[in-house]
Amino acid sequence: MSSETADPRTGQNWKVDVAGYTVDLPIVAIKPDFAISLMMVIDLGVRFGEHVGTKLAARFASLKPDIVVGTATLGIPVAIEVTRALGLNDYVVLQKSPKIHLANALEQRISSITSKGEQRLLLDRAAIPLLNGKRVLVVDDVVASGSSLKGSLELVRKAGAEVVGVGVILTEARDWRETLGSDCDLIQSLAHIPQFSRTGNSTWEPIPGT
Ligand SMILES: O=P(O)(O)OC[C@H]1O[C@H](OP(=O)(O)OP(=O)(O)O)[C@H](O)[C@@H]1O
Ligand SMILES: Nc1ncnc2[nH]cnc12
Repeated sequence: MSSETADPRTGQNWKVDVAGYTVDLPIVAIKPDFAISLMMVIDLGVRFGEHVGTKLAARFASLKPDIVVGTATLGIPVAIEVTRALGLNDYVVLQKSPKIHLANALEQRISSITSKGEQRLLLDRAAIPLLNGKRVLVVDDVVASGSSLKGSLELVRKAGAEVVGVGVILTEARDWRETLGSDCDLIQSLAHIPQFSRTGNSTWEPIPGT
């Protein structure tokens, strides 16, 4: 029996203008007839990182956040760049892997569109003093189902912080609106991407309404 699995890359790309910086994202099938345009922010170079950090920071600077919180893994570079662009220093990472020092962490269950099954989102108790009573800006690379951001907001609020804003590079489709409810009002994004279905002739087209 072969150990090879089917390549999820469709060979098609989706161009998106991210606040003046165009990126060409590979369309990747995550189910037989359902695909997303995958943005691996860590593969897009430091200029893209600086660009999104500057643009997101500009959207939230007037809210005077005290600190930025980002969700592992791909939310980490976003948190670093937004922190830098806001002229802040500290930031807090919500981890997904159960590192040894996180045995007693605050925890939230999440299930993102790109991950198989449930994951745990962890906030190191040692970071609580950085958040308690503070004005917090939560960032991530993408919001799709909204599960990751919902978990992030719950953890940050459990730590006693006020969430003053939520910044993402991309909103993807619309499911996150229902998941996040009134917290949608906090969200600013730099661009939107649809999701994709396979047509009869095996090309991938945006799903209407996404
Ligand atoms: O709105 P959602 O459906 O939750 O999807 C968005 C999340 O999916 C990705 O994370 P993923 O869980 O793939 O982990 P990664 O950052 O480690 O790649 C992305 O970085 C967001 O955190
Ligand atoms: N399009 C996308 N790119 C990267 N991570 C994602 N998580 C959910 N949708 C994503």
